[in-house]
Amino acid sequence: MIYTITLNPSVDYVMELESFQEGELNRAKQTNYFPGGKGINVSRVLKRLGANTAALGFVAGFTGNFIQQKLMEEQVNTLLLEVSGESRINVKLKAGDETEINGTGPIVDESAISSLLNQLDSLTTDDFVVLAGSIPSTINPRIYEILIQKCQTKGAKVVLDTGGTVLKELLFYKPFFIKPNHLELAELFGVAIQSIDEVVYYAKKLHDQGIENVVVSMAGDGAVLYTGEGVYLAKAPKGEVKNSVGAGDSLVAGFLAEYVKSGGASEALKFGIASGSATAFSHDLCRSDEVLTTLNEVTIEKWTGKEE
Ligand SMILES: Nc1ncnc2c1ncn2[C@@H]1O[C@H](COP(=O)(O)OP(=O)(O)O)[C@@H](O)[C@H]1O
Ligand SMILES: O=P(O)(O)OC[C@H]1O[C@](O)(COP(=O)(O)O)[C@@H](O)[C@@H]1O
Repeated sequence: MIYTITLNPSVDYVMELESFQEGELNRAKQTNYFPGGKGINVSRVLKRLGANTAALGFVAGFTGNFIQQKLMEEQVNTLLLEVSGESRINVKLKAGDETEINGTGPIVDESAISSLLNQLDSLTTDDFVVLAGSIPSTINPRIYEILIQKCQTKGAKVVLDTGGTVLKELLFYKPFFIKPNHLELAELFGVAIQSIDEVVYYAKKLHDQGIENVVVSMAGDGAVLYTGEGVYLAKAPKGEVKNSVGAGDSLVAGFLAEYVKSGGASEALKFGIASGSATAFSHDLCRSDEVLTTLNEVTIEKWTGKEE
């Protein structure tokens, strides 16, 4: 089973506008609401790809009800815990550029945290746990550390998709799979990254620390995988980007869906890229038919130090 934990799920409110003028009245030409938050997105895509998944985390109020209802409609297993307040609304403005305003989120108390930890009692060595997204300010900032320790005590594999200082501190636990984007990778090492060679150089540093699968995503440029199997560059297909929100989460889901089937990291990367790009090319997250079509257009090569 692939469990996902989203500490701060959201309603993603996507507004499309012809143009956006700051300080003026703007009118949207199209609006959409989606259940969001990184782990929720991973579970939604995993379900669409036919993988066994359950979404854990905290939801609250009318927005929390919306999230639960949408996941139920999509038959995504949920073990979401209800807390008081309201789940956040994350506004995604699409007017040429994409501008995001992510909300705050409800108060999560100690008893809710204990309930979440209790839910992890049944983990086994066959399980994966995806920890993804930001930590709400009301939760102990060391929560990911506590959750990772619990997962690893049970022998479950930890997948981490977060950035900033949180990621830096958690490398010590050697998660099984991490997926920083190239900007997060640069921030991690306090450098500017300008070439694939540099991406590979810093991904190797992470792999050398004991992280089995390091995937560095590079939006329209695809991703690099540094793993025991080798180093791979996957190029993303070209297409019309409709909504790149959740593209990174889709990459994580596609990678895991394929990895649990075949155990091959390079095949998993290819599937991950197809999923990420299929999401970028659609309004909502990718569907499995879109992923299969996109898969034919993903090219993957072993990295030898220069593009062939
Ligand atoms: N403009 C794009 N064109 C094609 N594929 C894209 C585009 N943006 C994102 N993707 C796909 O989604 C994956 C993750 O995107 P990225 O933006 O790097 O992640 P994150 O959302 O975590 O920052 C990429 O590796 C690629 O497969
Ligand atoms: O937890 P955070 O960092 O605030 O991010 C939450 C947001 O990230 C998303 O999960 C999208 O993430 P990606 O575009 O990185 O895949 C949205 O659904 C959600 O609004």
